Amino acid sequence: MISVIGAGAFGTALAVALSRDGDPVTLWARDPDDVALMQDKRENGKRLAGVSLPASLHVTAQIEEAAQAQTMLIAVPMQALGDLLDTPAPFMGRTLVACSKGVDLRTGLGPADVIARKVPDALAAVLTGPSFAIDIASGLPTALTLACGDEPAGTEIQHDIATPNLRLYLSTDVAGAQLGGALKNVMALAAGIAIGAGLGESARASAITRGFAEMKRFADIRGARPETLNGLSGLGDLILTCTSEKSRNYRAGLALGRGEPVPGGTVEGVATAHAVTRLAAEAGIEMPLTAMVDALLNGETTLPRAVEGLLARPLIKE
Ligand SMILES: NC(=O)c1ccc[n+]([C@@H]2O[C@H](COP(=O)([O-])OP(=O)(O)OC[C@H]3O[C@@H](n4cnc5c(N)ncnc54)[C@H](O)[C@@H]3O)[C@@H](O)[C@H]2O)c1
Ligand SMILES: O=P(O)(O)OC[C@H](O)CO
Repeated sequence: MISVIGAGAFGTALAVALSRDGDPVTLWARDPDDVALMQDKRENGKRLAGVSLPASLHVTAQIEEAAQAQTMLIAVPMQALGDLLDTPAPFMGRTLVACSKGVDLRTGLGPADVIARKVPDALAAVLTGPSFAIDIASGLPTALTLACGDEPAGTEIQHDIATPNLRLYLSTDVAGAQLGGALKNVMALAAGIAIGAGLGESARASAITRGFAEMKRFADIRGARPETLNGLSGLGDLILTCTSEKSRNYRAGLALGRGEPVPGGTVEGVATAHAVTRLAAEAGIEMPLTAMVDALLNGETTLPRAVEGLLARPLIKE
């Protein structure tokens, strides 16, 4: 049996997809009132309106019920993951599949690393790649990366989670998979800024491409394999998130570029830009786009100054 921890848009979408054919799935939400509403309406009206919850999907606020499952997909926002796992008992000895995308501000770790640190006896894996919650919940064809350092165990998880419309590619590069998902959110902010500020689609294409170079540079120093960044978890998600207004990170970038307030909610690239700017500086590598996004978000620069600074950088080889 599988359980999903966190009933946001993505957790709900995964739970719906995995239970659609009648398989029993438990979805855990922390708020009992939200759970009561979901049970009553058979819909998560707050986060994924218009999608019916299949009959075999059980929603609960009791973590012990979710802990009945050997495999738990954890889909809470990145900055909430560490706190969630501070009560490790329900998660011990389980297979924990991290679905969050980001870098933890406090520790600089990715989601699988946070799991490994907080619940050392669990088997950690990562599910990531190009996927909007509504697409997965609607049963549209989606291809994602399932990364697990233990290949035989990863193969088992891959087959457990895949559905006819949710195709999973296996990787053993956990570091690369979790970084691709985290860093593409920062680049989606940059791409949104380019369009929001009226800099044009050519500028956005440059931001995506040079952003990808930054992603690979950072991933390299964190021990990731380059081919992982070229796959679904890196390039695939970068393309989706930098080009679609369905993305919250891209929409936040659009607002920033237009000089409007950045919308609230789960915009993972904001904290990740901050964490990665610090980590890159410590490691002595240049990540100019990431640093620009962070500085703009913190009000440390203005858009004209940021663009001027990027264009005035020394001319280098590609
Ligand atoms: N929405 C998508 O399309 C999508 C796709 C792929 C990956 N993700 C990733 O999934 C993660 C969650 O995103 P989302 O879209 O589901 O967010 P969301 O904003 O829709 O919902 C977040 C949910 O997390 C819950 N939550 C917050 N803190 C919590 C805590 N400490 N304990 C338990 N629950 C907590 C909130 O109550 C809320 O239900 C993010 O890292 C995101 O990048 C999202
Ligand atoms: O809405 P976003 O920007 O968090 O993006 C959602 C997914 O990560 C896209 O793969």
